[in-house]
Amino acid sequence: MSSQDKIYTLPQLLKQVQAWREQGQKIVFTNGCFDLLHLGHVDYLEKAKQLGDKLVLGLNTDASISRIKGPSRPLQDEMSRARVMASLLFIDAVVHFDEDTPLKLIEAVQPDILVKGDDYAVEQIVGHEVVQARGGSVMTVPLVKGYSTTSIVKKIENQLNKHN
Ligand SMILES: Nc1ncnc2c1ncn2[C@@H]1O[C@H](COP(=O)(O)OP(=O)(O)OP(=O)(O)O)[C@@H](O)[C@H]1O
Ligand SMILES: O=P(O)(O)O[C@@H]1O[C@H]([C@H](O)CO)[C@@H](O)[C@H](O)[C@@H]1O
Repeated sequence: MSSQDKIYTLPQLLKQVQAWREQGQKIVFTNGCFDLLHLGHVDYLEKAKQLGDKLVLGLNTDASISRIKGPSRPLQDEMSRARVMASLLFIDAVVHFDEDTPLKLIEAVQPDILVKGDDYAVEQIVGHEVVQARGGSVMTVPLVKGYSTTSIVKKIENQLNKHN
């Protein structure tokens, strides 16, 4: 399956999730901006996949990121970010969401497991009540210290300032 084939519209994703469910697969869901992919992302996503059978990634659109992280973000557009994330072996599906939060998406997908990095407490994770209400699990994965998109941007800015 090509990386492009793993990028779904919501109706396509819901059909795919239903098919996976009929095969008895456990659906893990996580979401994020994933502007610049780094080791922390890879580590937590790989661990998230191990919590179930299929990993579905909700990806913020560009407009969503600009609202929640400011007008200077994202650095990479939503189609680029989707292809990069879909190219990861342990990602089974990528779907965009345009709202400020993935609540509606999580209500539609009804995942068995909802995961975020532990920069979020479980009760802070949007959608935790939805997943818990149907008997699902909401979990966090420890951060890999020292990695964030923001810190990468800062490093680049510092390097450029040093040499200008
Ligand atoms: N260092 C890290 N280790 C493990 N997981 C991480 C790390 N940084 C971010 N994550 C997780 O990756 C997901 C996407 O986060 P996000 O795209 O905001 O990354 P970020 O690097 O923190 O970006 P930014 O610096 O713009 O906030 C979130 O679930 C977050 O918990
Ligand atoms: O990449 P981020 O900033 O970790 O992703 C955000 O996560 C928020 C989180 O799910 C809140 O519990 C979400 O509301 C926001 O839309 C981003 O996806």
